[in-house]
This record gives sequence, C-alpha cells and structure tokens, in this order.
Amino acid sequence: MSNFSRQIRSSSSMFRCLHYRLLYRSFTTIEGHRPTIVHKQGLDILHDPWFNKGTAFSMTERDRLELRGLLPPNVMSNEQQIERFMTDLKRLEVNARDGPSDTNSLAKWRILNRLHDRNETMYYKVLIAKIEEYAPIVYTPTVGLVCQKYSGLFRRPRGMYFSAADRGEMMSMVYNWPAEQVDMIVVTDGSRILGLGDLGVQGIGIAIGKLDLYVAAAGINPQRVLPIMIDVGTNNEALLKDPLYLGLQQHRLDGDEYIAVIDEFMEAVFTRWPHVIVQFEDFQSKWAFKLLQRYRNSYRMFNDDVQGTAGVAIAGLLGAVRAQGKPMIDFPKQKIVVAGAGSAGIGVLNAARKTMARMLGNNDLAYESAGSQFWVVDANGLITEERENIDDDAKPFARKTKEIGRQGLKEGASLVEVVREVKPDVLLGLSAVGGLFSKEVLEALKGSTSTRPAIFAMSNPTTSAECTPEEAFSIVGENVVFASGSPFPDVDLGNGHIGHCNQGNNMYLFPGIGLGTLLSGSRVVSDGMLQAAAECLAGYMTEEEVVKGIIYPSISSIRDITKQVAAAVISEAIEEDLAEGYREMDARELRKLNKDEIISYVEDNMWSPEYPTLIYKKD
Ligand SMILES: NC(=O)C1=CN([C@@H]2O[C@H](COP(=O)(O)OP(=O)(O)OC[C@H]3O[C@@H](n4cnc5c(N)ncnc54)[C@H](O)[C@@H]3O)[C@@H](O)[C@H]2O)C=CC1
Ligand SMILES: CC(=O)C(=O)O
Ligand SMILES: [Mg+2]
Repeated sequence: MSNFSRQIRSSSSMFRCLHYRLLYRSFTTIEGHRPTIVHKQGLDILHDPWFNKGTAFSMTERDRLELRGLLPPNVMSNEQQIERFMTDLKRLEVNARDGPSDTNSLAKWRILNRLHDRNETMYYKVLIAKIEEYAPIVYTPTVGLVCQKYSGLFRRPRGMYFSAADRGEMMSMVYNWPAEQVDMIVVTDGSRILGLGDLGVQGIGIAIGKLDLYVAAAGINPQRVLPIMIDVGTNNEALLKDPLYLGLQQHRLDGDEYIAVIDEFMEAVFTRWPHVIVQFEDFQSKWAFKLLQRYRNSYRMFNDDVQGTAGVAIAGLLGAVRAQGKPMIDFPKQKIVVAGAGSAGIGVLNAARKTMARMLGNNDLAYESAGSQFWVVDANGLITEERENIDDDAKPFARKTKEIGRQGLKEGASLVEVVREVKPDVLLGLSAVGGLFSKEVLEALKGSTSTRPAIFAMSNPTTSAECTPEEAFSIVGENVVFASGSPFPDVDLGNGHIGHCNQGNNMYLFPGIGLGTLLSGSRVVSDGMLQAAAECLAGYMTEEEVVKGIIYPSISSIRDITKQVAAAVISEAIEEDLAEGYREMDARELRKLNKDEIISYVEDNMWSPEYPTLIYKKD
C-alpha cells in the first residue's frame, strides 16, 4: 500500500470521506482539486516534497496546518512562484556574464545552504574546519548579497517570520516552532542590513548568518538557535514594487504601532522560552537605541550593532595604542575622528569615552575631559552644538563652537577638513559609505601626529568599506594599522613586508557574549559583562603581534577566542552577583569555580558536530 493510500485509509471519519466524494462528484473530477488528508503539520509539511507548497500556502491553510510564522508573510500564486524560480535561474546567466566573483560566492552559498538543509552535523563540521574560507560566504560579505537576492534564493524557509499582520497571534504562533528549547534568537526587522539599507523581509539572511557563527564559534546547539524576521513592512520602494517580493507589501509601521509589534514578539518568545537570549541585529539606528533601553533591564537581550561593535572597536583601539609602542593607559590621549553617527558609531563613541574616563579616574571630570578626544562627522559634516535637530544620542559628542573655531573648524566641516585640522591618531568609519576615505582624506591623514595612525574602515559588506587596505597602505604609509569590517587579504607591500589587514567585526564578541550569558544564567546582559568581553579580546593579542600591526586574532581561532570571551562574561556575571547558573551548575557551584575551571565549564558546554547514535522509540 502506498503512503498516500495508507494516509487516506487512516483518516478519522468515514463520513468525511463519503462527504468529500459526493462533494467532488458534484463539483469537479479534476485530480488537483481533490483534498489530500495529511497527518503532518508545521515544519514536517514544509520539509515533505509531496505536500509542500512553499509560499503558496494560503493563510487559512497556514492556520490549519500550524504553518503560521514558518513562512514569509506574502502568499504567492503558482505563477509567481514559477516566475521567481525562473528569474533566479536567469540571474545566474547574468551573473556569469557580468560578475564572475558574485557567481562564485553565491554558488558556494547555495551549495552550503543545501548541505545545511540536508545534514546539519556535516554542515557545521565543514564550517568549523574551514571557517576562514567559509565565514565570508555564510557571513559578510556574501550574506549581504544573499539578503539582496533573497527572493530568488529562497527555497526552504529557515527560522520564523512574525509580521504586522500577526498582531494578537504571536503568543500562539511561537508554539509552531518545533524545538522545545531555544537558547539563542537573532532577530532583525530588516531595516538596515549591513550597509545595504532597508531590505525588508529579505534581512532574515543576516539572522541566519549570525546564528551560523553562534554554532560554529560558540558551540550553541544548532537545534536550539532560532533566526527571526519581524516584518513590519519596508520603505524600500523597489521591493514594494516587486511582485515577487516575499514580505508585506506595505510601508513600515512606525511609532506606537511599531513598538506594539516588537513588544508582542518579546512577550511571546520569552513566555515560551523564558531563558532564551535575544540578539537584536541590524535595526535602523532610530529604533536600535530605543529598543535597547526599553528591554535591556527586563529581558536577556543585547544589541549587537551597538554593544558588540563597541567592544570590538575598543579592543582594536587599545591594540592600536599598543602598536604605537605605548601602554594601553595612553588611550585617553588619542585623537579619534569617527565618520558615522548611527547605531554602530554612537555605540563605539559611548564605549570609548567611558573607557577613557575609567582610565582617567572614573569621575565626572574624567568623563567630560574624555569627550574632547572625539570629532564626529556624519552625512552633514562635523557635528557641533550648532547642529539643528541633533539626535539625542549624538548630542554628547557635539563639539563646542568656540573650541573648534580655534582649530579652524566649524559646524558641518567636511571629513577631509576635519582630518587635516585635527591630525588624528585614529580615523574610524561606520558610515556605510564605500570609498568615503578617499585619496584626499587619506592624504590628509598623512599629517597625523601619531607615529602609527590607525584606520578602521568598519562598514560592511566589502563594497561599503570606507577604503581598501591597498589604498590605506599605499597612500598613508606602510606603518599604518588597518582594520576593516569585511575580510580583505593582507597586502604585499613589495619589499618583503606585509601590510596586515585585520578584520574588525563584532563576530569576535557576540558569540562569546551570548554563550557567556547563557552559561552564567544572568537575567540581563550588563555593561560590566560587555566590558569584560571587550577587555578579554583586547588582552588576547600578544605584544609581538600588535607591534606587527596585528590587532585582532585570526578567524581560524574564533572558537578559542569565543571560549575565553564567554568565560570572562561569566566571571563578571559572578562578580556582579548576576549569575544564577545553568542546568546542574547552580549559582553556588558557579561561584566556587576558579578561572581555569570556568574555562573548562565553558568548553564542556560547547556543542561539537559529531553524529550521535540514534535509537527509535515510539511516542
Ligand atoms: N564591523 C562591524 O562589526 C560592524 C559594522 N557595522 C557597519 O556600520 C555601518 C553603519 O551602521 P549603522 O550605524 O547602524 O548605520 P546608520 O545608517 O544608522 O548610520 C550611518 C551613519 O553614517 C553617516 N553618514 C552617511 N554618509 C556619510 C558621509 N558621507 N560622511 C560621514 N558620515 C556619513 C550617517 O549620517 C549616519 O550617522 C554599516 O555599514 C554596518 O555594516 C555595523 C555594526 C558592526
Ligand atoms: C557586522 C554587523 O553586524 C554589521 O555590519 O551590521
Ligand atoms: Mg549588524
């Protein structure tokens, strides 16, 4: 007997069969219109090629089959599905003609993605063994391209989708996810994906990529991670006009309506999984800070772009001081020009100012004095107290008119003017503007008063980097310290010397922050825990390395770094009396552990991709 007839046979009521038969006889005899009785729901349906209709499941069917939240919200017709598939196939031909490098990276992503769908253990074995080679595929820069082309690449859904149309339903929808336990959620609303802007529902790719690193670097069990997209619409007009777009075709919700959706989502996930950690990712700055303040004292959450990036930048900035042959304590003397005052830029500025203030005595005067080490340039130029409608978050960094007048600068001065006049030790970009550190700007940096100026071109993906390492080394000089958000190869300086290209990316911290928080059992992610993570990363590099301009570790050691960072986070949580323990390791036991024992505790709780022995047991 075929599976199909077995399923029909075991259907619950004879009456219903008879009723259906009569119904079909009277209306139609077309095979495709006959209903199929299924004994599966949720992901099992989506993973079954016989029954899966992908995005074509109607809303009523989604409700009936417990599929709500497991698919992008836009219901597609058969014709649209086929068109999406064909467009994607054709794009391959276009890419082959016009962009061979894109074709390779996307093709690799597809192959890895198929392996991910087929065999998670093997997928993570490959990723961990070849992290240097494949992080640029599953993470920046390729993940940016994947998000941009997601409509075409979408095959099997991964993660959950909550949309503005799901208001009032999220608490029940969250139970459609099959895993009883979820440790780590990465959530985005798609409003600022890397430096690529508003990509709407297609931003799910970034949540998936970040969680790949959680598994590969932090050893979070892949069965307990959950990528989530909150689709509140998009303001990307091209997507709104695209009939093949998978998300809600409406403008973004704003104000109280927006907050109501995010509040409902937070309540739903923390009701089902009270111990989960939620990482907010790539929310536009306008909401990134507000949501962080709203939730950080009541939920286990953090914002990676604001807090993770800040820690990575601090570690790099301290490394740059050491690379000049100076002690870290000289950090408060550094003159720092920051291009970009969004969630990432302001996050870095706040953390850098606090770090300086701590080194200067940790009082109000120290904080005030630290503020004068920063010059912030945004899309409208240098930010001063004369700036109209200045953002509250940027206000503490607005320069005083008199002071900058003495420096020959004024409100709105251009980046090149600022660099020329300030002669900074560090030029740091989080602007999402590719090539912003132009030849002119880099020429101006040659006037730096530092013996070893540092350039952080931190915007992602590669096309958004403020400059390339070749440009930095060739224009400013071989002595510069260089870091970029996306990976670049080292530069052969042609005289037997190598210009080292560091990857200054929050991937060095967020996996350890998440793992450390999980294993400490802390109910919040405190400033102290984040600071401990940053200090751990800063201390990871040896003197010998920093002198060579190597201020971040190689990605091949990311599992070890993450372990150390997680241990530092746990120690701080214990110190602050926040640690409540995890599983059999209760708070009291945790407090008894010494440094090495904490590291072993972390190591013992990191998942590794090994095939378990499987045993069949009836329910
Ligand atoms: N390397 C890393 O680990 C991370 C990198 N990033 C990158 O940082 C970039 C910015 O992210 P957000 O702050 O969230 O974005 P955002 O869009 O909120 O901020 C961008 C900022 O750059 C400014 N800007 C625009 N044009 C400019 C110009 N010509 N000159 C100077 N400033 C200019 C804007 O006024 C704004 O203040 C993105 O490319 C993102 O990929 C973000 C987080 C982590
Ligand atoms: C790395 C990262 O989080 C970003 O570019 O947004
Ligand atoms: Mg991000």
